[in-house]
Amino acid sequence: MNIELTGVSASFADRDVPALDDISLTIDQGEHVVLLGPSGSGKTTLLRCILGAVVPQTGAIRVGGLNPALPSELRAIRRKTGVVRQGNDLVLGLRAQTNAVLGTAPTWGMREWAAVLRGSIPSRYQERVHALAETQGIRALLRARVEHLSGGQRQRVALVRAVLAEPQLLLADEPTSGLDPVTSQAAVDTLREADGVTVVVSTHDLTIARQFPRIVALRGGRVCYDGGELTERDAEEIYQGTAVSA
Ligand SMILES: Nc1ncnc2c1ncn2[C@@H]1O[C@H](COP(=O)(O)OP(=O)(O)OP(=O)(O)O)[C@@H](O)[C@H]1O
Repeated sequence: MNIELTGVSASFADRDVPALDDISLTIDQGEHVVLLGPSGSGKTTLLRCILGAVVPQTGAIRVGGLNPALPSELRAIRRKTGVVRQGNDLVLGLRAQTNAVLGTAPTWGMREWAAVLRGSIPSRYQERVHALAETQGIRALLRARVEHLSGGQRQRVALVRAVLAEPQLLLADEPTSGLDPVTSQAAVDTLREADGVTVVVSTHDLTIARQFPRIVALRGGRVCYDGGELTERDAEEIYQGTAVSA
């Protein structure tokens, strides 16, 4: 799915400074893009606008031609979108493997629901879940309840869940926060391997950002860089004079 933002501005009620300030941005179908920028620059808000969780006061957003501000169109967007959120949103009380398959639930038949209710996972997903979990270093944890996992382990379950559902759009908000360098790289590799899928990843990490073909940097809610070859000087400009929002 392609994404088009035109003159998007979004403010929160208790803030004088807008979180997003006149953002115009086009992301093509199948493109892999990193949102880079200092803390508070608007990365999460931008992802939340694409997901319809924040509705901008001005401007227009289209995701695959659909308007996320309209509930009926938002449902269609969400059906095709995999999300890895900061702090993730796994279902406590369920095993890691159950959480991993939850994104595919709309396609389950009776037999698959029965497998899930027994604490197992539908057989058609087993091979892929195990392979993805192996790549993310959580294969041995699949039967554990998610409340017994560390933050970084949960983050990786959320990534497996997002990828398993074979979305057309993959949105990942700081998917490597809390991960060590090796597991962080595994997460990045999984996102980069999503061929044909539109991928938008937010990060603070320059090393991660540079592995993606396009970097869109935000500062103070505005796009301050959009390109593929981020130099040290570009990076300094993105991060220098970072103001703490009111
Ligand atoms: N629900 C909210 N209510 C009020 N202000 C908010 C809310 N969400 C975000 N903001 C503010 O909007 C601005 C942008 O926040 P956002 O979370 O988009 O930044 P970010 O670039 O994702 O930051 P980080 O890298 O720290 O996650 C910040 O000033 C933040 O305090």
